[in-house]
Amino acid sequence: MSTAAEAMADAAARLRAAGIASPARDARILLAHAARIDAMRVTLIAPEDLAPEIAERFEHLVALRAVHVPVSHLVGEREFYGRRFKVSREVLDPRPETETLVEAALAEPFTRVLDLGTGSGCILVTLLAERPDATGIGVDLSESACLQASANAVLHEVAGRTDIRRSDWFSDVPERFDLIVANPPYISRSEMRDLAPGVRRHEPEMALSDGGDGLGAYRRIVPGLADHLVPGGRALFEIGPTQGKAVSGLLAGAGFDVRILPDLDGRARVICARMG
Ligand SMILES: C[S@@+](CC[C@H](N)C(=O)[O-])C[C@H]1O[C@@H](n2cnc3c(N)ncnc32)[C@H](O)[C@@H]1O
Repeated sequence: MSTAAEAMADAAARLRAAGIASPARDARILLAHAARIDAMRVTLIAPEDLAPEIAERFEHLVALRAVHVPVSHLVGEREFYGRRFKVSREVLDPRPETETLVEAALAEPFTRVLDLGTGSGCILVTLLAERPDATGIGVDLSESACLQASANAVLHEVAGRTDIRRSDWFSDVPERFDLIVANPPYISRSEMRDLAPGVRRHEPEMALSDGGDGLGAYRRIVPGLADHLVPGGRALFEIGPTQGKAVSGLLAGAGFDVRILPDLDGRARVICARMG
């Protein structure tokens, strides 16, 4: 038997030894989940020994985390732009770098938005929650992702303004938009080998990589933009840190004015293209 503080310290040490990057934070979130309380309230667990059923649940969660199962899959949710999104192993975990794309999109004028490769729906749902006058369509090739995005639209009360469809990029989207956003799979086949084990083993490959040089999705999406934007409409893409030149080239070649927007660390992670 041990107290909450002892159990957390022990778990953090085991997670550190297993190569987990944020062991103390993860131990805290998992203990909160095992105790069915909010992570901010973990310190409120009474200082006496943990109840056996909480200790058992915690032990199980820590064992899974130690083999690099993502925390979000263990607790079933992940925070993105101040909201909690339901996630599963069928969709990409929303990433902090994608908040840069959301921030850039919110600086643009739009009332009708298309999110290509919507995954958990984190981008589309956030944009609609932040812009109560907007409506949007989210598409994904994965049926499971479509279900997850729909559930998150309901959770954040934007379902009435959201249309989620299964589509191969633009294949089932005849409409035009004033904003198109996409965080497509942009990791190349060779970069996949260097990914952290938790990402490589537990996140859907279709959400991460095109199986080629990482630019395949942009090559397919860019030629469809002009037919899906209104005059003056914008497209915003998340890109890999080394892809700025290549993706700008594709967009400029299709007749767009292009700006590269740096993230908080000054790295090029978002491209904004404007139709003339
Ligand atoms: C990098 S994930 C982005 C998910 C989510 N938008 C986010 O930012 O967290 C890319 C998404 O594109 C979807 N996808 C891959 N190929 C696709 C295709 N041909 N057509 C539509 N969606 C596709 C994947 O299923 C995945 O959900």
